[in-house]
Amino acid sequence: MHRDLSEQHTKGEVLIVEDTPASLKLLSDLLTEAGYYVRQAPNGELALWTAQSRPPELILLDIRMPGIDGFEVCRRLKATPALCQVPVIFLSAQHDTDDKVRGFALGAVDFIAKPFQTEEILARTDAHVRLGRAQKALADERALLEQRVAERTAELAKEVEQRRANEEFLRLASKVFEATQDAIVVTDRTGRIVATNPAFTQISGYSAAEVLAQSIGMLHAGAHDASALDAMLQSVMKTGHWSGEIMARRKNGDIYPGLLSASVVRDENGHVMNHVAVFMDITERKAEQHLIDFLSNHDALTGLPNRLLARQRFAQTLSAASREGRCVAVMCLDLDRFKSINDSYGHDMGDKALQVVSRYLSETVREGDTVTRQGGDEFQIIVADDPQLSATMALAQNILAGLRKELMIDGRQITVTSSIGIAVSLSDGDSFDELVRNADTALFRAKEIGRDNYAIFTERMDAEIRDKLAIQSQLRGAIARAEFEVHYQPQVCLKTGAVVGAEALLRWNSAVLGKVPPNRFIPLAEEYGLVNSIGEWVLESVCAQMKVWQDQGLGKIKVAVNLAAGQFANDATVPYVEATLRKFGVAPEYLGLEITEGTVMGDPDKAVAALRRLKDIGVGISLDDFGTGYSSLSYLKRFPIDVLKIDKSFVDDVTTNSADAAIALSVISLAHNLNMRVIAEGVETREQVQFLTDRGCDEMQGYYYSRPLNAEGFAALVREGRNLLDM
Ligand SMILES: Nc1nc2c(ncn2[C@@H]2O[C@H](COP(=O)(O)O[C@H]3[C@@H](O)[C@H](n4cnc5c(=O)[nH]c(N)nc54)O[C@@H]3COP(=O)(O)O)[C@@H](O)[C@H]2O)c(=O)[nH]1
Repeated sequence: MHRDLSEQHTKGEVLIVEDTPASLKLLSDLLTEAGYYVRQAPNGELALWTAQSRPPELILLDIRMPGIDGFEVCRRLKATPALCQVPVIFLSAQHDTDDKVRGFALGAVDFIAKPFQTEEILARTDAHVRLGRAQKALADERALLEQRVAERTAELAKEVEQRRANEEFLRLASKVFEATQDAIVVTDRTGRIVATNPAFTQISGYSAAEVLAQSIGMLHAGAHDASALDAMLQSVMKTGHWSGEIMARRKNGDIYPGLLSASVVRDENGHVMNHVAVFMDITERKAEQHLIDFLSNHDALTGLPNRLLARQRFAQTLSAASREGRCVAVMCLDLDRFKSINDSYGHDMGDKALQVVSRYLSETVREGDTVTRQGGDEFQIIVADDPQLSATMALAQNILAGLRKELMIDGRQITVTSSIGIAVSLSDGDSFDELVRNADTALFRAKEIGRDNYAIFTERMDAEIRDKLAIQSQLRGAIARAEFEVHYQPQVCLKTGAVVGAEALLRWNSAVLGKVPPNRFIPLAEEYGLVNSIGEWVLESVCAQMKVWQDQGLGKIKVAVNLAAGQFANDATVPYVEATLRKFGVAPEYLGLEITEGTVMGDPDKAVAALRRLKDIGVGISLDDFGTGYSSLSYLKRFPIDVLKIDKSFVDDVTTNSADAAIALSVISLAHNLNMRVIAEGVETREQVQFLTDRGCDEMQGYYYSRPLNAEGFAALVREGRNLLDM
């Protein structure tokens, strides 16, 4: 600020350093008069302080001074960055060359000799102030220049860096353009192709040269996908972008699906310069998607619709049928004993059999019907358009007959039969799942009635199946839950009137179902493979009870245990009977086993061997329900039977129906002739007792004497020792 003032309003600012007051005044007055702004310092210390407080434009510096001399002041000034540029003129009394040399060496610009010459002082002062100012202006100029150079250098460096980055980006973009797997086509604003990348050539079959300057429309499938092209062009024009699937054409004419992303490139004024299309060939992806779609709707083994697609087809079929007031039928078809094909020939063969059957079914159904597979050996057929079920039944018969013939699979002949359940919409439920459920119930019935058969669902069937399923689920844990009990129905000797034996009859008191009669659950136990474990439980309970009675001295009571067919077919049954008798210490002659003709019919030779074995160890055999089945007399000859039981159905009307009377009589005489005893069962009246006693029947059991009793009740009756003939 001061400097500016002194520079503007004076000739310059001068610091005079002089220890001689007279000289100081002289110089000060002279220069002030000449227009300089003068500051004074009488010694070196003050000179330095004054100069530091504000640098002058020139310092007139006396050499010889007390304290710090002029040389030292000069040295310190030159060592101070803010003051080193201030010109110093030494004032010296002597013309001493050494002083001059030393002064110049220290950075002085000039010398003024004492005594002072006014003109010299003014001339030198003026010259050095001007020179200082000129040098300062020059230095300022240079500093400014240097600053500009530095700024420009920095700008240039930035530009160079930017350019280098741009070039790097362009190099990278070009590499990406070349290396990308997606085809890239660049057009000018009119749609003429200006650039393509190698992936484009690979996908389309066109080289870059073949398409340059051509319209991009040449790559499109044209009429195959005209609407998509329109949508794309409109969107690109409107929004500057479009992406989606298109159908494209290769050089060889093939049409293929592509995924396209098209964009517009504009200049800084917003004018369209180019169009860029990036697309990929999605033929494989489409094929995979198609396969995934197919597999999610079809069974992988047979290619038939699965449940998902079956539901859709059913809905379509039903809605078409409903419009015309017709109904739709669903058939559930299951191959009979398919498990044995897998077990005998292996799963590969089983799979091939399923494929052959699926082809057969597809060829056999009518147009409009649908064959589906839900897994395993179960097929469903949706039968459309059948007003009276006649076509469905005819189709079922046709299918059964066709499958009954032997199938040739891998050069082997395999016999397959099937069973079919049928349910019909409107009457049997309108949802696919409901109809399948009902058809399954009917299928169950078809199997029950002998397989290789079809059955049509009825409401009653449904209730029966529910009932059966309830019994099945409860039967499994019945032994563990101790829900079984054996009751004993007394068998009375018709000569003595004494209780000589009992028939063991199983009772089931289910916690959930209540009392379930044995003729309801025994056949189901056979069906579900539970009859052996239940039969073993009965045998053990009976043997344990007999042991208790024998230990109590109840007498020689024989107990007959019923054997189900499934038990008899089991090779382990006879050894198990022997082991159980041994286990409980019961003599075999106290145990009887009741069989029916049905029990032994499956494998008569095996049955004969098993019965002989039992007979050999002393177990008695009774033939139950005699006369109700085939009553093959040759069986009677072959089987080691001890007792024939006259069935209740003959006993019921034995006194009123001459045929039943004749049958009862025949059974008695046949048994006696074959050395067998006869027991009549289901005896309810005195007349029946009388009739049968008169005809020589050996023993009787029935409500007339006693209902089946629990173990305590039975033991009590035996202990009474009454003659039951006196009743
Ligand atoms: N494999 C096994 N089968 C068994 C077992 N326990 C029973 N059963 C068989 O179940 C069928 C039904 O038996 P149940 O309901 O116990 O009926 C028996 C008697 O209670 C009944 N009976 C006897 N006397 C009369 C009579 O005067 N009137 C009348 N209405 N019913 C009478 O008859 C059934 C005995 O028949 P049967 O066996 O033919 O002698 C039945 O077939 C049992 O065999 C078992 O543990 N295992």
